[in-house]
Amino acid sequence: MNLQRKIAMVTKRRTLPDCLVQSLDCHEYRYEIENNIQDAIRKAYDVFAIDTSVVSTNLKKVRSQIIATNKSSFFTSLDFFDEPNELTKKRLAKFLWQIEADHSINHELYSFFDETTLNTQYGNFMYFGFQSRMSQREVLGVRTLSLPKTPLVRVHSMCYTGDIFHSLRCNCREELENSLKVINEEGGILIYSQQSGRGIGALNKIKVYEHQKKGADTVEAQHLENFPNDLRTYDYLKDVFFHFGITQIKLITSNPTKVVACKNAGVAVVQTVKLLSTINEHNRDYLKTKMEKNHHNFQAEFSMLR
Ligand SMILES: Nc1nc2c(ncn2[C@@H]2O[C@H](COP(=O)(O)OP(=O)(O)OP(=O)(O)O)[C@@H](O)[C@H]2O)c(=O)[nH]1
Repeated sequence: MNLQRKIAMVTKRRTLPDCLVQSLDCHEYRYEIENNIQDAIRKAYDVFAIDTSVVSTNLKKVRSQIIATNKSSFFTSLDFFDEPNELTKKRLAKFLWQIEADHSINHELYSFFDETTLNTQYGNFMYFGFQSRMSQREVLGVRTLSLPKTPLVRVHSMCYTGDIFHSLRCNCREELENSLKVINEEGGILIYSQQSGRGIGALNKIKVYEHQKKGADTVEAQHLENFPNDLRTYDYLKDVFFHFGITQIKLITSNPTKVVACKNAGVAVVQTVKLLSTINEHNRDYLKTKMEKNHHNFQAEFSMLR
């Protein structure tokens, strides 16, 4: 019986959280090959980050088929869950708790899925995708065929209205197009995260746009819908940078949060590249609020208006 079914039986839960299923898949995989634990660790290395100190200390102790329970759920014996009794339930609770904790030190949150060539009007790129190991989230992007040592990087958040419907209310499409142009010229990568509407989703953006129509600014409109100002996360960056061997970047952005996010993802931001946005009557207030309330850099654009 597979481990997922065992756990479902013991806990009487039909469905398990996504992150747990992912984790259990890893455990299952390990179980099959645990005869040779060194080998198992080596093969699972892309699944779990195992601190080298753990490898050198714990592994030497663990040789048999029954793996000693240790700090990490990675070392939990699956035989623990054989009997659906009270003790098993307690062990299971601890095990699940440990799995959750171990996920926080997971080396890889997003796995590289694949890439292929994509010829676009801005140049010939490689089109790639990553999949979250914990959720259904996907991260797509394009990169130049070769990447320089310090590539230009654009971390772009999806915008249905701007990117797809050419809306004039935001600068999203202009930034997307200009980024693709410069990335093609200099070499780099555009990471496209599907966190539309600063993370509130495309549908909720309809609601906040309605509030803005009635006079609320972008931030106030978020609050009127009970959303914080910016719900985006950047947890995918680390794995994307790591996969492509990127350690230092020139970041195309006006958004200071993205600089922090990239630094926290382990790369050096050696330069931020500011691409000028065109101010028009529809996006003026939006860009002004971004500058005044969210500290985005649109000084150049607004000083040119004066
Ligand atoms: N909630 C909300 N989201 C908006 C609004 N206008 C644009 N957006 C979203 O804001 C996001 C803009 O993301 P990015 O293009 O990555 O830009 P940024 O975070 O402003 O930073 P830059 O890197 O400087 O472009 C997209 O997800 C848009 O859908 C708005 O009025 N309300």
